[in-house]
Amino acid sequence: MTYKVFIDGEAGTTGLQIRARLEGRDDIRLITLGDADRKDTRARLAAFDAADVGILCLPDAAAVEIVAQLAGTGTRLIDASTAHRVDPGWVFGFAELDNDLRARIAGGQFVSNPGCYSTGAIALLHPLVKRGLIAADQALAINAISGYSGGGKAMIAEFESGKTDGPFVYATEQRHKHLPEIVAHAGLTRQPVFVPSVGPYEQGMIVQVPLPFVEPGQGAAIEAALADHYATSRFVSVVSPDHYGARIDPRRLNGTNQLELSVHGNLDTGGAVLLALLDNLGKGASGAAVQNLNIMLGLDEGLGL
Ligand SMILES: NC(=O)C1=CN([C@@H]2O[C@H](COP(=O)(O)OP(=O)(O)OC[C@H]3O[C@@H](n4cnc5c(N)ncnc54)[C@H](OP(=O)(O)O)[C@@H]3O)[C@@H](O)[C@H]2O)C=CC1
Ligand SMILES: CC(=O)N[C@@H](CCC(=O)OP(=O)(O)O)C(=O)O
Repeated sequence: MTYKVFIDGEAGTTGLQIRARLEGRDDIRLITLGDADRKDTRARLAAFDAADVGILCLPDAAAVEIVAQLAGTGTRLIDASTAHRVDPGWVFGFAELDNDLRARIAGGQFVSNPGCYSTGAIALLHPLVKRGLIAADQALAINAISGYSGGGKAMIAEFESGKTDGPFVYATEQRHKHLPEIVAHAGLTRQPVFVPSVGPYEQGMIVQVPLPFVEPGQGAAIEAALADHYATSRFVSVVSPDHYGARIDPRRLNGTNQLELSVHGNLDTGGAVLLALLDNLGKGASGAAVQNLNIMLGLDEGLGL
């Protein structure tokens, strides 16, 4: 069986990486538009019509616009943008989060890919809030470092042209676009303080959640809860801090669909910091989209990953 897939925004950062993961597969045929047609609405609608699944790799406003045009057509969609991640009409495409999510993705018409920072933050917080180890209204802070590819073509061009040499901290005004999905899918009732940063390297990220309120000895229970939650996950693993050296390189999972979670700190004196390490273009974007596509098509979810 061959499935037809159309990637809208295929020439962008996320789109290109999805194409690279799909083009060698003999069970997938990509529907591609040439440069003259790739922003032509009629050509794009015809491509969606011919596809079994369409993948949106567009800026948020363009994703909203094409979804409106596709209303009522029955086309199955995966949206890599931020536009539908807290929309009740869309399934949140993070299969490892809860038992029922994989089945909902499999049967879903509209599946929204999680954001890159959100993937790390939600993967750490959701199981701990669910098990009562972190209160839903706990005051939390999240810090993160990302490679510049997280900012798409525009930020890649800034760094590669030398216009910016980074690093920088940003979004300090607490309106980052990932905050609503972190609150919703981690199960929080209080918005965390989120301070992301970009380093002068292309790809890879670490999301950090400091937990200064953890009592001596409680860190082990947190690690055990995460290990239990992801025990059968193929792409999410819980690793001991010894897995890393004294310096943890955000690029270590580049090119993979893996997400590594770990619990650090002096567990005798209390206080801990949770880390999530991933490729922002792997499990943080394109890898996750291919995993969702495989699940939607009823295939082995690791195909091409
Ligand atoms: N980069 C990352 O790490 C991640 C990105 N995402 C999300 O994925 C989406 C795409 O991001 P990214 O790949 O980084 O962005 P890019 O800017 O690299 O790519 C976006 C692509 O969409 C094309 N495009 C823009 N408007 C239209 C339109 N109206 N019709 C058709 N094509 C259009 C652009 O064309 P042109 O080439 O002419 O500019 C470009 O090729 C965004 O919503 C982003 O938030 C999600 C997770 C991680
Ligand atoms: C470095 C950088 O600029 N990162 C982007 C997020 C990248 C991403 O994954 O955002 P979406 O998944 O929501 O598209 C930002 O902070 O806006």
